[in-house]
Amino acid sequence: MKKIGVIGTGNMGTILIEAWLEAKILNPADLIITNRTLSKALVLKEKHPGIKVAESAAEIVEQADFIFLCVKPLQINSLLQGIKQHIKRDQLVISITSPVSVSQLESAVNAPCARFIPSITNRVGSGVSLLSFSESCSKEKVSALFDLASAISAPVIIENDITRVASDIVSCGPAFFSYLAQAFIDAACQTTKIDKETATTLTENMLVGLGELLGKGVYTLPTLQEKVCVKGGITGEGIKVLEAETGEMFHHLFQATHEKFAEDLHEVEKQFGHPY
Ligand SMILES: NC(=O)C1=CN([C@@H]2O[C@H](COP(=O)(O)OP(=O)(O)OC[C@H]3O[C@@H](n4cnc5c(N)ncnc54)[C@H](O)[C@@H]3O)[C@@H](O)[C@H]2O)C=CC1
Ligand SMILES: O=C(O)[C@@H]1CCC=N1
Repeated sequence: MKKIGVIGTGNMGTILIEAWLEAKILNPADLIITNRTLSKALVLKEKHPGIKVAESAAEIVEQADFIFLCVKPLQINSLLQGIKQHIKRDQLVISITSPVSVSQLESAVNAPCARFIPSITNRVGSGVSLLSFSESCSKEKVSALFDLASAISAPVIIENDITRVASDIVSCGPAFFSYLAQAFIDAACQTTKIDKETATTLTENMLVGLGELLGKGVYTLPTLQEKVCVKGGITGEGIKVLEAETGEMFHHLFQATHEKFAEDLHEVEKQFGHPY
């Protein structure tokens, strides 16, 4: 197995590491990790003793074949400036964030680059990951990154032009639908006699069942809706309310994420001096 380096063991770095270990695609000894606040990386080593903790990003670059940059968009450029002189062409640099393109990464380092946008759902080996590769990635590198992605997700290759919306769906989606589920629970408690704990248990289990029906291919979203909506029945009355009141809510949501994305792109382009 290749040596996998992870720079940044915050939320997402940790999720990826633990997902790969649970999927048994990696052993702890395959990993070398670091974080600006080293204690965050040491917590992972305590849980998985074979993991090597490096004291600097430069040490990761010295020892890893794949270098995952699991930091925020505006932290990538300064991180790369500090390590680019040590990166060699037989390595692969992978960023996990959407506002930085592979072409921008490649403009900063003299090595093949890829982007791997994960989702919190990958923690349980589920959901999608969004992959992009620079042209200089060899078939062998593409296939090795695909294997890592496939072990914890269903990888999909995407172009820059749908990056934001694809990431909204696969990466932000879990937060959006959790928000809606909580609003559903709160309304149930406010309008009926159910208590929050019961409503939460019922809702969470309903969502798990819904996911399994879709995951096992028993229904699609439209066929499932049709099956539950008995003609002249109660679900149909609820659906009428949704049809009347959802309105342009999701249009506004996608507009808002794309506006914030445009701001991030602007800042990232200034840092890299290279277009997205
Ligand atoms: N949270 C999510 O569901 C998803 C997040 N992402 C992307 O993942 C990236 C990271 O997000 P989070 O893990 O939530 O952020 P986070 O803030 O929890 O983690 C970033 C970590 O990087 C460390 N760090 C920053 N600069 C560093 C440097 N120069 N050297 C070493 N360590 C450094 C920080 O100390 C921090 O622990 C973001 O760019 C985000 O867009 C992508 C898909 C989903
Ligand atoms: O880079 C992104 O688009 C992801 C989605 C959730 C957080 N960051």
